[in-house]
Amino acid sequence: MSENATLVLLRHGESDWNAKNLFTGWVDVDLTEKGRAEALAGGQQLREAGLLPDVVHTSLLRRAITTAHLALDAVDRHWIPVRRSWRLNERHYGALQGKDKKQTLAEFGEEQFMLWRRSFDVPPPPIDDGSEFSQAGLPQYADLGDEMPRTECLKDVIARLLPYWNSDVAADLTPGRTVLVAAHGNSLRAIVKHLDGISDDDIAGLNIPTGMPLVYELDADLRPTGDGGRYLDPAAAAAAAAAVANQGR
Ligand SMILES: O=C(O)[C@H](O)COP(=O)(O)O
Repeated sequence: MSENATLVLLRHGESDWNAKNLFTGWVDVDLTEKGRAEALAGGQQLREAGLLPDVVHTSLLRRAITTAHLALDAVDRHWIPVRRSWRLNERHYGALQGKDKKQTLAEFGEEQFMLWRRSFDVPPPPIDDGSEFSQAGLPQYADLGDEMPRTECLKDVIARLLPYWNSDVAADLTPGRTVLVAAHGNSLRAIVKHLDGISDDDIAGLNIPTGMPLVYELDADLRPTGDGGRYLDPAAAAAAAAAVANQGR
Protein backbone atom coordinates (compact mmCIF):
# COMPACT_ATOMS: atom_id res chain seq x y z
CA MET A 1 0.00 0.00 0.00
CA SER A 2 1.28 3.50 -0.87
CA GLU A 3 2.48 5.66 2.00
CA ASN A 4 0.86 8.58 0.21
CA ALA A 5 -2.75 9.71 0.23
CA THR A 6 -4.45 10.59 -3.05
CA LEU A 7 -6.49 13.78 -3.36
CA VAL A 8 -8.83 14.35 -6.32
CA LEU A 9 -10.10 17.91 -6.77
CA LEU A 10 -13.14 18.22 -9.03
CA ARG A 11 -14.85 21.50 -9.92
CA HIS A 12 -18.56 21.05 -10.62
CA GLY A 13 -19.67 20.65 -14.21
CA GLU A 14 -20.99 23.63 -16.18
CA SER A 15 -23.83 25.30 -14.27
CA ASP A 16 -26.87 27.17 -15.60
CA TRP A 17 -25.22 30.47 -14.66
CA ASN A 18 -21.81 29.45 -16.02
CA ALA A 19 -23.61 28.98 -19.35
CA LYS A 20 -25.31 32.39 -18.97
CA ASN A 21 -22.01 34.01 -17.90
CA LEU A 22 -23.46 35.27 -14.62
CA PHE A 23 -21.55 35.69 -11.35
CA THR A 24 -22.86 32.84 -9.19
CA GLY A 25 -21.13 32.58 -5.81
CA TRP A 26 -23.56 31.11 -3.24
CA VAL A 27 -26.63 31.19 -5.50
CA ASP A 28 -27.69 27.56 -5.63
CA VAL A 29 -28.09 26.95 -9.39
CA ASP A 30 -28.16 23.53 -11.06
CA LEU A 31 -25.98 21.94 -13.70
CA THR A 32 -26.74 22.23 -17.41
CA GLU A 33 -27.03 19.04 -19.46
CA LYS A 34 -23.46 19.76 -20.60
CA GLY A 35 -22.43 20.08 -16.96
CA ARG A 36 -24.03 16.72 -16.12
CA ALA A 37 -22.14 15.15 -19.01
CA GLU A 38 -18.91 16.76 -17.75
CA ALA A 39 -19.48 15.25 -14.31
CA LEU A 40 -20.02 11.79 -15.79
CA ALA A 41 -16.92 12.20 -17.96
CA GLY A 42 -14.93 13.19 -14.89
CA GLY A 43 -16.04 9.98 -13.21
CA GLN A 44 -15.09 7.95 -16.25
CA GLN A 45 -11.63 9.54 -16.20
CA LEU A 46 -11.28 8.40 -12.59
CA ARG A 47 -12.35 4.89 -13.55
CA GLU A 48 -9.83 4.73 -16.44
CA ALA A 49 -7.08 5.98 -14.12
CA GLY A 50 -8.01 3.42 -11.45
CA LEU A 51 -8.73 6.21 -8.95
CA LEU A 52 -11.50 4.90 -6.65
CA PRO A 53 -12.46 7.49 -4.01
CA ASP A 54 -12.96 6.18 -0.45
CA VAL A 55 -14.72 9.31 0.83
CA VAL A 56 -16.12 12.46 -0.76
CA HIS A 57 -16.34 16.03 0.57
CA THR A 58 -18.67 18.54 -1.08
CA SER A 59 -19.94 22.06 -0.52
CA LEU A 60 -23.61 22.71 0.34
CA LEU A 61 -24.36 23.82 -3.22
CA ARG A 62 -26.27 21.48 -5.53
CA ARG A 63 -23.93 21.96 -8.50
CA ALA A 64 -21.08 20.36 -6.48
CA ILE A 65 -23.31 17.77 -4.78
CA THR A 66 -24.81 16.64 -8.11
CA THR A 67 -21.38 16.58 -9.77
CA ALA A 68 -20.03 14.34 -7.00
CA HIS A 69 -23.02 12.00 -7.28
CA LEU A 70 -22.74 11.67 -11.07
CA ALA A 71 -18.95 11.21 -11.04
CA LEU A 72 -19.09 8.62 -8.25
CA ASP A 73 -21.96 6.81 -9.98
CA ALA A 74 -19.76 6.53 -13.09
CA VAL A 75 -17.01 4.85 -11.07
CA ASP A 76 -19.36 2.67 -8.98
CA ARG A 77 -18.39 4.52 -5.78
CA HIS A 78 -21.79 6.11 -5.17
CA TRP A 79 -21.96 4.32 -1.80
CA ILE A 80 -18.89 5.90 -0.11
CA PRO A 81 -19.23 8.22 2.93
CA VAL A 82 -20.00 11.85 2.11
CA ARG A 83 -19.21 14.87 4.21
CA ARG A 84 -20.53 18.34 3.34
CA SER A 85 -19.53 21.81 4.51
CA TRP A 86 -20.28 25.44 3.67
CA ARG A 87 -16.52 25.91 4.02
CA LEU A 88 -16.13 24.30 0.56
CA ASN A 89 -18.71 26.63 -0.99
CA GLU A 90 -17.79 28.84 -3.92
CA ARG A 91 -16.49 32.29 -3.04
CA HIS A 92 -19.42 34.54 -2.09
CA TYR A 93 -19.56 37.08 -4.95
CA GLY A 94 -21.45 39.71 -2.92
CA ALA A 95 -23.46 42.26 -4.90
CA LEU A 96 -22.09 40.78 -8.15
CA GLN A 97 -24.18 37.61 -7.66
CA GLY A 98 -26.62 37.42 -10.57
CA LYS A 99 -24.82 40.05 -12.63
CA ASP A 100 -23.61 39.41 -16.18
CA LYS A 101 -19.80 39.18 -16.38
CA LYS A 102 -19.62 40.89 -19.78
CA GLN A 103 -21.84 43.77 -18.62
CA THR A 104 -19.84 44.10 -15.40
CA LEU A 105 -16.60 44.35 -17.39
CA ALA A 106 -18.13 46.99 -19.68
CA GLU A 107 -19.60 48.98 -16.77
CA PHE A 108 -16.61 48.98 -14.42
CA GLY A 109 -13.64 48.46 -16.75
CA GLU A 110 -10.81 45.93 -16.90
CA GLU A 111 -8.96 46.87 -13.71
CA GLN A 112 -11.98 46.85 -11.41
CA PHE A 113 -13.39 43.70 -13.07
CA MET A 114 -10.11 41.83 -12.53
CA LEU A 115 -9.72 43.14 -8.98
CA TRP A 116 -13.16 41.79 -8.06
CA ARG A 117 -12.73 38.56 -10.03
CA ARG A 118 -9.13 37.53 -9.43
CA SER A 119 -7.38 39.71 -6.84
CA PHE A 120 -6.31 38.08 -3.56
CA ASP A 121 -7.79 40.55 -1.08
CA VAL A 122 -10.32 42.89 -2.78
CA PRO A 123 -13.91 41.65 -2.30
CA PRO A 124 -16.86 42.85 -4.41
CA PRO A 125 -19.39 45.15 -2.67
CA PRO A 126 -21.48 43.25 -0.09
CA ILE A 127 -24.93 41.96 -1.04
CA ASP A 128 -28.04 43.32 0.71
CA ASP A 129 -29.90 40.72 2.77
CA GLY A 130 -33.05 41.75 0.89
CA SER A 131 -31.56 40.93 -2.51
CA GLU A 132 -33.16 38.09 -4.47
CA PHE A 133 -29.63 36.63 -4.73
CA SER A 134 -28.86 36.81 -0.99
CA GLN A 135 -28.56 33.62 1.12
CA ALA A 136 -29.50 35.35 4.38
CA GLY A 137 -32.04 33.26 6.31
CA LEU A 138 -31.54 30.02 4.39
CA PRO A 139 -31.75 26.97 6.70
CA GLN A 140 -28.52 25.40 5.44
CA TYR A 141 -26.59 28.40 6.84
CA ALA A 142 -28.60 28.83 10.06
CA ASP A 143 -25.59 27.85 12.23
CA LEU A 144 -23.23 30.42 10.70
CA GLY A 145 -24.56 33.43 12.62
CA ASP A 146 -22.09 36.29 12.24
CA GLU A 147 -19.84 34.10 10.05
CA MET A 148 -22.41 34.35 7.24
CA PRO A 149 -20.57 36.23 4.48
CA ARG A 150 -22.18 38.99 2.41
CA THR A 151 -19.12 39.06 0.12
CA GLU A 152 -15.70 37.39 -0.01
CA CYS A 153 -12.26 37.78 -1.57
CA LEU A 154 -9.99 34.75 -2.05
CA LYS A 155 -8.20 35.60 1.22
CA ASP A 156 -11.56 35.28 3.01
CA VAL A 157 -12.21 31.91 1.33
CA ILE A 158 -8.84 30.59 2.47
CA ALA A 159 -9.51 31.77 6.03
CA ARG A 160 -12.83 29.88 6.24
CA LEU A 161 -11.75 26.84 4.20
CA LEU A 162 -8.40 25.93 5.84
CA PRO A 163 -9.93 25.03 9.25
CA TYR A 164 -12.06 22.43 7.44
CA TRP A 165 -9.10 21.28 5.32
CA ASN A 166 -6.85 20.89 8.39
CA SER A 167 -9.49 18.98 10.34
CA ASP A 168 -12.07 17.09 8.33
CA VAL A 169 -10.27 16.63 4.99
CA ALA A 170 -6.86 15.98 6.56
CA ALA A 171 -8.38 13.29 8.79
CA ASP A 172 -9.43 11.37 5.66
CA LEU A 173 -6.12 11.83 3.82
CA THR A 174 -4.42 8.77 5.32
CA PRO A 175 -1.90 6.53 3.51
CA GLY A 176 -3.43 4.52 0.69
CA ARG A 177 -6.80 6.30 0.77
CA THR A 178 -8.30 8.44 -1.99
CA VAL A 179 -10.33 11.53 -1.10
CA LEU A 180 -12.55 13.32 -3.62
CA VAL A 181 -13.30 17.00 -3.02
CA ALA A 182 -16.12 18.20 -5.27
CA ALA A 183 -16.31 21.97 -5.04
CA HIS A 184 -15.98 25.23 -6.98
CA GLY A 185 -13.60 27.32 -9.04
CA ASN A 186 -12.51 29.62 -6.23
CA SER A 187 -12.70 27.22 -3.28
CA LEU A 188 -10.47 24.85 -5.27
CA ARG A 189 -8.15 27.77 -6.18
CA ALA A 190 -7.81 28.26 -2.41
CA ILE A 191 -6.81 24.61 -1.89
CA VAL A 192 -4.37 24.63 -4.84
CA LYS A 193 -2.80 27.88 -3.58
CA HIS A 194 -2.30 26.22 -0.18
CA LEU A 195 -0.87 22.97 -1.59
CA ASP A 196 1.37 24.52 -4.24
CA GLY A 197 2.49 27.54 -2.19
CA ILE A 198 1.34 29.95 -4.90
CA SER A 199 1.96 33.63 -4.04
CA ASP A 200 -0.84 36.13 -3.42
CA ASP A 201 0.03 37.80 -6.72
CA ASP A 202 0.52 34.66 -8.85
CA ILE A 203 -2.78 33.08 -7.79
CA ALA A 204 -4.59 35.61 -10.01
CA GLY A 205 -3.38 33.61 -13.01
CA LEU A 206 -4.82 30.27 -11.86
CA ASN A 207 -8.17 29.11 -13.26
CA ILE A 208 -9.83 25.73 -12.63
CA PRO A 209 -11.80 24.06 -15.47
CA THR A 210 -15.19 22.42 -14.84
CA GLY A 211 -15.55 18.65 -14.49
CA MET A 212 -11.86 17.71 -14.91
CA PRO A 213 -10.19 15.75 -12.09
CA LEU A 214 -6.99 17.32 -10.70
CA VAL A 215 -4.99 14.68 -8.81
CA TYR A 216 -2.40 15.11 -6.05
CA GLU A 217 -0.32 12.49 -4.24
CA LEU A 218 0.23 13.81 -0.69
CA ASP A 219 2.87 12.68 1.78
CA ALA A 220 2.37 12.14 5.52
CA ASP A 221 2.59 15.93 6.01
CA LEU A 222 -0.05 16.44 3.30
CA ARG A 223 2.55 18.04 1.03
CA PRO A 224 2.37 17.27 -2.69
CA THR A 225 4.88 14.71 -3.96
CA GLY A 226 6.50 14.65 -7.40
CA ASP A 227 5.47 17.46 -9.75
CA GLY A 228 2.38 18.41 -7.76
CA GLY A 229 -1.15 18.33 -9.15
CA ARG A 230 -1.85 16.65 -12.50
CA TYR A 231 -4.95 16.72 -14.66
CA LEU A 232 -5.90 13.35 -16.11
CA ASP A 233 -6.38 15.10 -19.48
CA PRO A 234 -3.83 17.96 -19.35
CA ALA A 235 -4.45 19.35 -22.85
CA ALA A 236 -8.22 19.55 -22.39
CA ALA A 237 -7.77 21.06 -18.92
CA ALA A 238 -5.41 23.76 -20.19
CA ALA A 239 -7.81 24.76 -22.96
CA ALA A 240 -10.79 24.80 -20.59
CA ALA A 241 -8.90 26.82 -17.96
CA ALA A 242 -8.04 29.41 -20.61
CA ALA A 243 -11.74 29.67 -21.45
CA VAL A 244 -12.51 30.28 -17.77
CA ALA A 245 -9.89 33.05 -17.71
CA ASN A 246 -11.56 34.75 -20.69
CA GLN A 247 -15.11 34.69 -19.31
CA GLY A 248 -16.72 38.12 -19.68
CA ARG A 249 -14.69 39.04 -22.75
O1 LIG B 1 -19.25 31.81 -8.92
C1 LIG B 1 -19.06 32.00 -10.13
O2 LIG B 1 -19.45 32.97 -10.78
C2 LIG B 1 -18.22 31.00 -10.87
O3 LIG B 1 -18.47 29.72 -10.47
C3 LIG B 1 -16.78 31.35 -10.65
O4 LIG B 1 -16.66 32.51 -11.32
P1 LIG B 1 -15.24 33.13 -11.61
O5 LIG B 1 -14.46 32.08 -12.40
O6 LIG B 1 -15.59 34.35 -12.41
O7 LIG B 1 -14.60 33.42 -10.28
